[in-house]
Amino acid sequence: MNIIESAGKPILEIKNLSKDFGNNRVLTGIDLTVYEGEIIGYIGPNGAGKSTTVKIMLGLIDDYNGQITIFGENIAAGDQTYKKRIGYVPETADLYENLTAQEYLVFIGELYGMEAEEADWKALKLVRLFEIDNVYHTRIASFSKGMKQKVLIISSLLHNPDLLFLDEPLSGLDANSVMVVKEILAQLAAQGKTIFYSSHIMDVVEKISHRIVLLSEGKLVADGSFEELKQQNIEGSLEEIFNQLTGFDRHKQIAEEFTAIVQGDRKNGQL
Ligand SMILES: Nc1ncnc2c1ncn2[C@@H]1O[C@H](COP(=O)(O)OP(=O)(O)OP(=O)(O)O)[C@@H](O)[C@H]1O
Repeated sequence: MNIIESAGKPILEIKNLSKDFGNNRVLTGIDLTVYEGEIIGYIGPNGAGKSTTVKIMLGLIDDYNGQITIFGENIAAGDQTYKKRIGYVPETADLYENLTAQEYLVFIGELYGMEAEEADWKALKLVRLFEIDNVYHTRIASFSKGMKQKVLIISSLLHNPDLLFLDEPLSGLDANSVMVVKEILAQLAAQGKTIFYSSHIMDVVEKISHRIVLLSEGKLVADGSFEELKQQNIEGSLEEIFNQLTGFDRHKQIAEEFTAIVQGDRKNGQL
C-alpha cells in the first residue's frame, strides 16, 4: 500500500527527537509522522531505542530534545488529556498480581476515566472472548504467561483508545490467540485506530504492518511499506532486510563459536 495514498490525518508527529542517558546518546534526530488508521511496525536491534521512543510518547520520559505532537497537541505543553486516548501494552508489566483479573481491569478502566460498572461489563465480555472468564475472579499471580498477556491486551483496549502502543503484544500467546489478536488489530486499524507495533517477530511485523520503520543505533534507517523496503533492498523476507540494513551477517560464525564454547572447545571457541 502506498503511504501517501492511504494517509489519513496525522495522529503522531515526531520532529528531530534526540535523547541522551548520561553520556549515552540513545536517539539521534528521529523524524516520523504517523497517520490515522496506520499500523506501524517499529523494529530494530536490541538496545536500538524503540522502548525509549515509546516511553517518551507516553509521557513516561520527559527530558528529551525535539518535539512530539499527538492528536495535534505538543505533549510537552502539559495537557495530559491525550493520555486518555492512548492504550499501551508494555513489553514487561508489573501487573498488580494480588488483584483478581476483574479488580485489575476495573481499576485500569477507572484510571482512564470509565465508570466501574462499564469497565466491569466490558472486561467480562472481553475475557469471555479470550476464554479466560473462568479466572475472572482469580488472582493474577496464578495466571500463566499467556493469560497475563490477555489481561494486558484487554486493559489496553477497555477505554477504546485511538492510538495504541504495543510492545511484543503476542508474547506468550498460543497460535489460536495470535490469530485472534492479529485480526483484532487489523479491524481496529480499519476502523481508523492507529497502531504502533514494536516486535522482534519479523514475519508477523511483515504481515500486519502497513508501514515498517527500522531504528538502528538511535537513527531511522528505513521507513516504508514492506513492498517498498523490498524494492529498495534485497528481495527477501523482512528478516533478511533487517539483517542487511543493520549490517549483520555473522549468525553462522557466532553460532559455531557459541556451540564450540558450550562443548568446552578452547581452540575454536574464541570470538
Ligand atoms: N533508564 C535508562 N537509563 C539509562 N540507559 C537507558 C535507560 N533506558 C534505556 N537505556 C539505554 O538506552 C538504549 C536503548 O534502550 P531501549 O530500551 O530503548 O532499546 P530497545 O530498542 O527497546 O531494545 P529491546 O529490543 O532490547 O527492547 C540502551 O542502550 C539502554 O541501555
